[in-house]
Amino acid sequence: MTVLDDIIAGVREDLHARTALTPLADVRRAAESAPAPLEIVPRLRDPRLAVISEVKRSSPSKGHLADIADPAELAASYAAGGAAAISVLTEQRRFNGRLDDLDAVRARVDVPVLRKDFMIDEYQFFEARAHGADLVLLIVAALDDAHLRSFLTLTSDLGMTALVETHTAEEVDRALEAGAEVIGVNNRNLKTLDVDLAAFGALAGRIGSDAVKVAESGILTAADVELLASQGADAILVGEALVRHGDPAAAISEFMAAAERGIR
Ligand SMILES: O=C(O)c1ccccc1NCC(=O)[C@H](O)[C@H](O)COP(=O)(O)O
Repeated sequence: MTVLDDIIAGVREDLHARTALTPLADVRRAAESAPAPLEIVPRLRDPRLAVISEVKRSSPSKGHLADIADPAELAASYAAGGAAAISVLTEQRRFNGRLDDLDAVRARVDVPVLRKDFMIDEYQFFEARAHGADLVLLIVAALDDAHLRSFLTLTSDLGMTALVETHTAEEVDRALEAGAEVIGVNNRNLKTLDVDLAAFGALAGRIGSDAVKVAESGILTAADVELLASQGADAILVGEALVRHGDPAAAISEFMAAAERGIR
């Protein structure tokens, strides 16, 4: 069993418990009455690098990262620093995240919010929208083609945008064939947890310029950002470096300035 398989087994159990408490029809109704989602793609297509800043307490690879008693306060500092979007991990067992965090962040910031979870069932998409998400993550390695396509359609029917995450050339091809508009390359292999920042550079050309390109994970320094921007990243997704930084707003500004050097 890979790390990803193990995480998904837990997600499935937790989902089972939530569906027993709140039926799909109720979550669907809540999604339909939620305020309209915000558009993210124009922000990601801005010539300046977009920083998607993550609220992340812990992770399977690093264990405890930060306490984050007030995720809304952290998100507000991300937005003040110029974050294009806020990613909120809602998976509980391995990341110590929760849907309450999504509610708190949504209520506090007016930038788009990503529900960062392991999406395996349509219930989670209605749930994401009901809790104010504008974006969801689709991990190609966790989905067959039929689910990838149907979840892309459901995401768009709900007015949200999907960040479609890849790690290999084959996954990039599957994402493109399914019609993904925003494609992430995760520098972290979710089966082994190894991180290699070269993953993005190796796959950026394959994605091409029709889709938005997001470099994800393992981005720690301004030099990392400069390199990824020079390789064509439109956006970066950063968790650890921001939650461990004493001044996350300053870190985001520093990353955006580094990206300018990378594309010059
Ligand atoms: O972060 C992990 O250890 C992890 C392990 C298994 C599946 C997903 C994982 N992380 C989710 C993410 O996508 C990252 O939180 C995100 O890209 C930010 O990464 P980082 O900047 O390295 O914290």
